[in-house]
Amino acid sequence: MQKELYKLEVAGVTRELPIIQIAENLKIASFVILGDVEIVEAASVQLAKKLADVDILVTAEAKGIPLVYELAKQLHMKHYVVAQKSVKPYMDNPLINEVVSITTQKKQLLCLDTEDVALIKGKRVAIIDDVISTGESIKALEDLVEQAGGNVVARAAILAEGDAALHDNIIFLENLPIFRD
Ligand SMILES: O=P(O)(O)OC[C@H]1O[C@H](OP(=O)(O)OP(=O)(O)O)[C@H](O)[C@@H]1O
Ligand SMILES: Nc1ncnc2[nH]cnc12
Repeated sequence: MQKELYKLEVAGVTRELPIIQIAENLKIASFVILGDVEIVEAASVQLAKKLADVDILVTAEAKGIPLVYELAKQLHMKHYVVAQKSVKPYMDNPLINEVVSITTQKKQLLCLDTEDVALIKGKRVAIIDDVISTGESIKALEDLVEQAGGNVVARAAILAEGDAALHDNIIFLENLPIFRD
């Protein structure tokens, strides 16, 4: 059977995204930036122009990582913060929150190490992700940043999926539809 595809155009780049079933009656166009240098660079150029007066960028493992790295480079920032999804032995007294995203559909952890907390405390923080869909990942990151003493001044993603695009407090480049049957 031929795969169903969704044609995405973002930041001057075109990709054919496979449409996949993630629950009964619910399909999404799968957007995976891991390994895609061109889309990460092009989207970062556009997003960097929309982020003003920010001290530090924070994302969640895993798909946000290449984006936050490239954005930090373009904004001439020496550091960025990644909330990891498991507690590692090298973490010293981590701050922990829980999240359920549209794709994962089970509880995942978000953990900030002590050094991450120090980078966030008292700073103007932009939360960065590849996609915002239900908004749960962004919200969980925001709670964690607040626990760490940071001030969230922006929430940005390459794509807003489904109703996420209706929220006026997020920055994004393009909308991605959700498919329901
Ligand atoms: O708005 P939401 O419904 O929370 O969905 C968005 C989140 O879902 C995806 O992550 P995923 O949970 O698939 O984890 P991964 O990056 O580790 O693959 C994506 O990278 C966002 O972080
Ligand atoms: N369309 C999508 N593709 C990959 N991960 C996602 N997380 C939320 N929406 C997604």
